[in-house]
Amino acid sequence: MPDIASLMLEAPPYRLRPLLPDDATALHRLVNDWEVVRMLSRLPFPYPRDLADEWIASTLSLHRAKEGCHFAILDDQDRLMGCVGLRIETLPNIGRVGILGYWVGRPYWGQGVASLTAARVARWAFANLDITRLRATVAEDNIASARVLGHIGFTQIGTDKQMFVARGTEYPVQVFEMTRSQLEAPAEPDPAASAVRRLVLVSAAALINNDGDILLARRPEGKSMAGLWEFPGGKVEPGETPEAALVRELEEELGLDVSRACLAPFTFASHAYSTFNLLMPLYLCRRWSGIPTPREGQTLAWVSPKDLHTYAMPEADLPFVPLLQELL
Ligand SMILES: Nc1nc2c([nH]c(=O)n2[C@@H]2O[C@H](COP(=O)(O)OP(=O)(O)OP(=O)(O)O)[C@@H](O)[C@H]2O)c(=O)[nH]1
Ligand SMILES: [Mg+2]
Repeated sequence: MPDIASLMLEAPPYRLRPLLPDDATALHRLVNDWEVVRMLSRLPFPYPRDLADEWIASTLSLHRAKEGCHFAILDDQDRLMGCVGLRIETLPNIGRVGILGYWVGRPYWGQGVASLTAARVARWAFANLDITRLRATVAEDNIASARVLGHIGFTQIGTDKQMFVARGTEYPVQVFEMTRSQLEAPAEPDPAASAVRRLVLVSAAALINNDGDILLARRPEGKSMAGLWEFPGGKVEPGETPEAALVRELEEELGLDVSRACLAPFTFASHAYSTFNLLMPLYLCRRWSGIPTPREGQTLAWVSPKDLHTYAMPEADLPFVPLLQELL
């Protein structure tokens, strides 16, 4: 999880940064409001001032333990408007899930603050935390919040009951979930688009070092499939050979100087994604000059072949894993 001091997300016109002890007064003023608290299951009403300090301290220890991250939502004058964040839970058969939560102070309702900032945190979380999906629950009478989740790409997967401390009773909730692909899919897929799915040719390389480890790059936020680990490479441009494209991409993405003669064809992936068909030759490369340097915001990792399956990869790459394990 990124260092707390440097963590700042832009969500124009708003900004998100981890909660700080100094936020307690403003937080208390906004959250100690029946209309806000009644929608938040664990909060009492009235909301004691001390609890604001305790809550902020708990978010900091959650962050330190890498079990979650809660952000203050700030307006253009750095005023606190609300909070958005998640904590990570490990669920049987599902794995690590981010439980998303948010609230916005009443003076700021009706401006789309929750949709914008929750979407921002969702994109950040998929790109930076090792989670397989996000979940959120909303009280059945919280229509505004259900609408926010729908906007972002969540779908309802069921219902449940939760204790709502302020209401003093259990209350039915709707349970929502979103996977990485739901975050990226357009809300209403265009049927015509899939009928003419174009073929995209991408060259990729398994760089292998002297220890027999393979270089993976984690796609940064802002790119499609952000947060997944891939083989360095990229799209073949018109007029380029796959080898020339790969030499160019390895220079652009990693600052490496690779000769075409050092690229050995290994295998290829042919995969139908929902919006395009991918054809991707994978080359092996054991010799290059330079030290791999992330030039496009990626995170790099040298991975032992036996550990490859522990890195979440794009679907097209999955067949590569056993083939590389057999080879190395
Ligand atoms: N480089 C690379 N791309 C992959 C892999 N697996 C896979 O599905 N892809 C997909 O291939 C497509 C092209 O990759 P890319 O985003 O690296 O293309 P690029 O370097 O030219 O980047 P750009 O188009 O952002 O400039 C993406 O949709 C990517 O998700 C992989 O292992 N390596
Ligand atoms: Mg690339």
